Amino acid sequence: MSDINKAPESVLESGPFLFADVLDMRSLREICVNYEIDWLIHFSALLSAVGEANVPLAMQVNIEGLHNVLEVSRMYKLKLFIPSTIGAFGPDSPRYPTPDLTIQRPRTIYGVSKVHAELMGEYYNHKFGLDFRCLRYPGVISTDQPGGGTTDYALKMFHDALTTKVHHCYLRPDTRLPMMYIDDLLTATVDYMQVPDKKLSMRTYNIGAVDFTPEELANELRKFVPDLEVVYNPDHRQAIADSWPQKFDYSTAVKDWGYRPLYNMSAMCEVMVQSLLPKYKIRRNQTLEEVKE
Ligand SMILES: NC(=O)C1=CN([C@@H]2O[C@H](COP(=O)(O)OP(=O)(O)OC[C@H]3O[C@@H](n4cnc5c(N)ncnc54)[C@H](O)[C@@H]3O)[C@@H](O)[C@H]2O)C=CC1
Ligand SMILES: CC(=O)[C@H](N)C(=O)O
Repeated sequence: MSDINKAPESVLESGPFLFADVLDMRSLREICVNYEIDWLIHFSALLSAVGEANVPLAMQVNIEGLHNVLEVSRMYKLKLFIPSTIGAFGPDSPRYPTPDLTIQRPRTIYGVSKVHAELMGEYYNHKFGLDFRCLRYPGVISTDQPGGGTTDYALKMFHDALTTKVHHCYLRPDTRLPMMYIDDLLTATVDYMQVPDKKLSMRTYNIGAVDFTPEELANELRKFVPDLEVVYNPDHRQAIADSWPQKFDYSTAVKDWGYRPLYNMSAMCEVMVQSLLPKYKIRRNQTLEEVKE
């Protein structure tokens, strides 16, 4: 694994960790040679909200970085995975549900750069035979710190529910977005990378699991924290969310390579609360039963 930032202890314990800047082509080449890399999972990106706040940097990391990654993958014959996103669609796309192949005219630099990544990867596949694979992820639900996206509110609501019991939401209560739990996403990504080429009718697939609004998430969380309060104060991120899919059609992934998410809304909330609780229980000396009270 690599990044330009220091890794948490858990990552350092799980295997080798290197500094790598996707803007530095020479160092990417060096790593591919020295570490005999054969798969490249390219996660580096500026997400939708931070991308809008710094468009030049988003263009560098998301577009120039992508070009470097494509080139090293071609040079060293790597298998390349790049995630795309619900943000690769825009207000002209059908939103309920959004199919794999449809109009894509996103209005954020993040979305534009992801459509560019989808198309460039597919071009390298046709032109050079690069084994490029891409999944369009919905908003990811995990206990990790959010990276500056429009779907971040959902992660914060979990933390707020277990601490202050008040969540200030920057989206309207009825803003529906597709989401999925991190374990489903990681399983799908590893499974997809191992599917034989001949089974793939496309290189870029939608995947998903659930879709919900802030109000629906709050109601689900009230099963654990009945007095959770949500204060709605929509900001600039509302316009981004309003241009994105509300529900993903991922039937082609199911048909082609057997994609099957396991976490529905209640399973996702249960596992998130159980995972976060130890962190806050220590601080507040509470049990889950006490939090539920
Ligand atoms: N989190 C989500 O809800 C979704 C994420 N994705 C995609 O998944 C990928 C990972 O997303 P997250 O982990 O949530 O984002 P994040 O913002 O947490 O992580 C992005 C990472 O890129 C690194 N980075 C920034 N500039 C870099 C550079 N010049 N060289 C190397 N690394 C650099 C950052 O240090 C950061 O660790 C992204 O490509 C994103 O588009 C897609 C859909 C949903
Ligand atoms: C859905 C995404 O790609 C990301 N979480 C964002 O909100 O920007």
